[in-house]
Amino acid sequence: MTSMTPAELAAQLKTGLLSFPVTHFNPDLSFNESGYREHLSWLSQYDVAGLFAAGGTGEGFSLTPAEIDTVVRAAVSEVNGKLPVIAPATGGTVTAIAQAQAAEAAGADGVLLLPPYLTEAGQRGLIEHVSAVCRSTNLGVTVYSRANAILTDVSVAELADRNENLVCLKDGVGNIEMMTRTYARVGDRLTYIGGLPTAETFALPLLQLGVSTYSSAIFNFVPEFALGFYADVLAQDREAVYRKLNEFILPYLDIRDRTKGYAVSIVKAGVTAIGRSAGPVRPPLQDLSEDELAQLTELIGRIK
Ligand SMILES: O=C([O-])C(=O)C[C@H](O)[C@@H](O)C(=O)[O-]
Repeated sequence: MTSMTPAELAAQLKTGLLSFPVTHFNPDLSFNESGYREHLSWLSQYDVAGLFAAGGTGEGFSLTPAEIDTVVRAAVSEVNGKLPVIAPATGGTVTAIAQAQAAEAAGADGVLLLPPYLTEAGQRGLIEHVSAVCRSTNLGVTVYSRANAILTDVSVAELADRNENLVCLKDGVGNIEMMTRTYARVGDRLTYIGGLPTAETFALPLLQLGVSTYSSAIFNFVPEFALGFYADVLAQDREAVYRKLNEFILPYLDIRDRTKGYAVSIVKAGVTAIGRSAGPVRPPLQDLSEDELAQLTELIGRIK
């Protein structure tokens, strides 16, 4: 049972970078709990504001509800109250509600509501979907606006009015006009989280649009670099941010963009590259080729 209210969760999440750990798999693609726990234990020496278990980078979309529950419980137990743990909810409304309730029962501190699978939906339907999930839990909810569930500023404002426990908007779209409109309309009622793939790429400009923190996938394998980059963004040190973009992030995107789904695969490859394997990704994702892994290893070596 969490001791954190939704308002406390929202305040906490904006105090630092957000960790989205990969989910470790064995060679047969089953969940490798000991590897996962060891990874969380290694990352726990670094200062972040929250941990999102089985998110996008954590391949939550490839896990069964029972596996998600196991991963969330492992994270809650390993983190042991030192950080808020946020659990995913996705799928149709009934499934997402079941996952939000399972998250609460597992002792998570919040829910990350991801887009439902496959179908597109209008704003009214999305509002009812998000509201139904919010009503089903006492936990603070972060809604992820992305893909087939992109919320307009008007919808976000209605959702914030109707649901006290909706506390964060995670943006995976990067539409400057929409972000400007949303912050102008909703202001600090919500905490805004940058959630585009390789969120570092957009962190400096999004800071001006009210986005005070972001989900860092690269934190999985270059945690010191990720934290230093975040500090440079907060300090609005343009020189340092652009130097680091040129040094690491932009060449990293060149490898990431070679194949669809690599935004996740490359993070696991990064963990392998530093000698801490998280195992393979599950299909339909595919692992980087040996050559790409070698290029990534060389790139990481440049900033170590
Ligand atoms: O659920 C997730 O893993 C994400 O939303 C996205 C990533 O962490 C993304 O922000 C990134 O790749 O840096």
